[in-house]
Amino acid sequence: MGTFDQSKAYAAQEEGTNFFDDGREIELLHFVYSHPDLDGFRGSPAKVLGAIDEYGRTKKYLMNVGEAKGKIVTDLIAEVKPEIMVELGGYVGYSCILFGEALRKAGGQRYFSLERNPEFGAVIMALVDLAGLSDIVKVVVGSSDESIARLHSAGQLKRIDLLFLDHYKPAYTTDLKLCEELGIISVGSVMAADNVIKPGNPPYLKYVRSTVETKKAKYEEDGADASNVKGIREANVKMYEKRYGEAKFNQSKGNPNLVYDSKLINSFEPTGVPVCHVLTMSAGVPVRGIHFYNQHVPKNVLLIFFSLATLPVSIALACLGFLHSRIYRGSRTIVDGHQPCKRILVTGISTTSGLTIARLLNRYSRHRIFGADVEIIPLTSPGRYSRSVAKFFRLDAPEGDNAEPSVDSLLSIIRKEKIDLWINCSTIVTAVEDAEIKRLAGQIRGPGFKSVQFSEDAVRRFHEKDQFIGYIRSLGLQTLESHRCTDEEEVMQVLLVVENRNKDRKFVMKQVGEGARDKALGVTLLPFSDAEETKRYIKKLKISKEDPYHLQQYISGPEYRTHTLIIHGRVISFVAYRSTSIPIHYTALPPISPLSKYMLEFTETVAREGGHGFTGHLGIIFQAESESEDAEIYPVSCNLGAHTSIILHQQTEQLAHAYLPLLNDSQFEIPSTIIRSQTPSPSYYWIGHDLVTLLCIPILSNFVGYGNVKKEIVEESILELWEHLRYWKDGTFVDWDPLPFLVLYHVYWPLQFLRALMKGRRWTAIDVSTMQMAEE
Ligand SMILES: C[S@@+](CC[C@H](N)C(=O)[O-])C[C@H]1O[C@@H](n2cnc3c(N)ncnc32)[C@H](O)[C@@H]1O
Repeated sequence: MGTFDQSKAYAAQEEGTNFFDDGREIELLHFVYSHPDLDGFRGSPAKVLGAIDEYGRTKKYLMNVGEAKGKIVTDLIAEVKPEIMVELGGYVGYSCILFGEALRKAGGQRYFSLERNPEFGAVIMALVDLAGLSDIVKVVVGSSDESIARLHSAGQLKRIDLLFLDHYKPAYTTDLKLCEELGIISVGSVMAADNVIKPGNPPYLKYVRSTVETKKAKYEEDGADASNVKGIREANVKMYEKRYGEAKFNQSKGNPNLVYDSKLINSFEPTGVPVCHVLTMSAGVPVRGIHFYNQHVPKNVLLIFFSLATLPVSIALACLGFLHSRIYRGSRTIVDGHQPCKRILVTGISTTSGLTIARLLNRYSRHRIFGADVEIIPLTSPGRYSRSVAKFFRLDAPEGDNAEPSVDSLLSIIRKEKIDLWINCSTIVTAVEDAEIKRLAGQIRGPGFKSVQFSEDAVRRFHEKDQFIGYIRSLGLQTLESHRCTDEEEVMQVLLVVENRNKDRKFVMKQVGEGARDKALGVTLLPFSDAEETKRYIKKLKISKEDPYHLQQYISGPEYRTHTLIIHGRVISFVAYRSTSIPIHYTALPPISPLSKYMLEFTETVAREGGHGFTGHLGIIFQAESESEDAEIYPVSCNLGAHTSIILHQQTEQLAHAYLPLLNDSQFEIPSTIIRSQTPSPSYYWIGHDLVTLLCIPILSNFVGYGNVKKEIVEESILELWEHLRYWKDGTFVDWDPLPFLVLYHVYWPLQFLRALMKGRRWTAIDVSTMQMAEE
């Protein structure tokens, strides 16, 4: 527990309930705002906390968590790295400023401070603002249970990663149960509760230490439950009666299936009174910590079973679709009837982008489409069964980092099959190697060979994030402030020499290249208010010439992405969409939206500046300053190559025309208008993904009871799924070409799951649109 530095002790706490709500909170505000050092407090959480402590020491007692107990929670924040943290009971903002700052350092997003007394709420807001934390802290005035329910129903509070309970003792249990019932405290949530032994909160301790069986028995009981006050000192139960009258409690029943690991930590009150306990807890499930259906064996077995169980429906759908297409769709519409038949190779034919392009070309042109892909289990690649593919080729898989086998097999196909146009939709090798293939294939096939692939010099300009930003800036286009740093000094120059930059500007750092640490750094916003702390943080990264970092100005608005086909420096087709938390849901922005217009103009400039040889698929990722329709947006990175989002062009017949100018420069004019997605364009989803995530998982969770996935949440998920089924389009299913869909869900993935089981390969996520399986 350590010792307490008596020079830091607050004034003693007055008797009874005379130690708060007597005007001292407003007095504190005057004290801080008339302090001779006020200017130095601005933007400094540590200094504002120092001023509050000074008042508590030299003027009157304040019921703050204080430095000693505060350290327990700030350590917990650094360990847990919560995105969303909530405190119950804000008082004058001491814990809010201390923990809000710690949350920011840990890369968190939002700190909600729930305070019942509006006068105290106003004090918190004024001090949080002074400390420069208003961007991350939200003060919510009102009774905690009402505020929790309101924030939840407004969609602002979907889960709590870390909850700090420090308000009204009897409400600890009832509010925790409410959070459990709403599902915002769930497996993985962590809690810290103050004063559970002294002055004491027996009902709360009892509840979080009860077994599932005891809680379930209580759960079944009907009638009002008053156990949340039993054993709490009367003075504490009546603490707020003077102002609010007799307390009323919400009667939420909680989630009896959650269990808590708990630990009591001894500490000191800010007055120096010892043995005040903070109870830290993490919520878990009774069995092994993760849902059984998320464990390796059950997960794969259930998915194989699900695939088998849905096979008859898929077959029926495929047959009906096919019949429908035969009756209503008619034959192919050839748009280039005069052109000689050419041989087009689409690599990555089983991905959504490969299939989409092959289908469009097959339907609307007279050329022969060849498909190629790496196929780990023979005969399982969905693309090989597409009606749009005249012949399928199996590419050799790369051997670890060595892409040579894939490159060689691809070049040999291009040579043997006399390919005229190569459209690359694969993710087999990197953009740099793809550019090399373009060059080598050109040498093998001669000048008649064309490809939708950027050349090596273009890839070099765009491949790395910092090179891309540097290039964009060299074109005179607007970018966010960013720097490539190869040592600590450079970072410090940017972060700490304020004259060089806007004082309030924050930065995020990323390792250059595909480093594993990219993820770990998350969105830690720099600099911290304490320069020494910033230096320590930067030192730990060990930045060097060999291991450089990219420092980029942080803005908090939404992310937008584009997908463009560029031929000879001209934008041929363009679509923009907003990034979603689920990467395989796509909805196009209307072409008339100001954001879409801006992104198109921007891309046109980049394409034009690329020159005549600039040909390929390009996606630019933009970050907006705010949610507004006409917010400023900035490019932050790009990806080279066809992307799943090309699905937004699935019904854009003209896209088939778009590739054709490449085949014969002299005969075919590049279209004068840019091809946009159909308006209104349907949104896209992948049924296999949505059936599992929006139907199976919520139902299983509800059935098993772990994680408190409540009925309403299950209903919400099912409604979302229903909306997708009715109004959205599946990214793989096409009525005239249903086999890839059948093979994808009933051959490819079940065999991948079987292989994962047999080889013991644990995976964490799959992407049905790109056929990728992320292994642990
Ligand atoms: C011990 S103080 C909080 C101290 C604060 N966490 C800190 O360390 O700086 C308790 C606060 O909880 C507030 N409070 C009491 N009951 C509440 C309720 N039901 N909802 C929200 N706030 C409540 C009180 O007004 C008081 O400001």
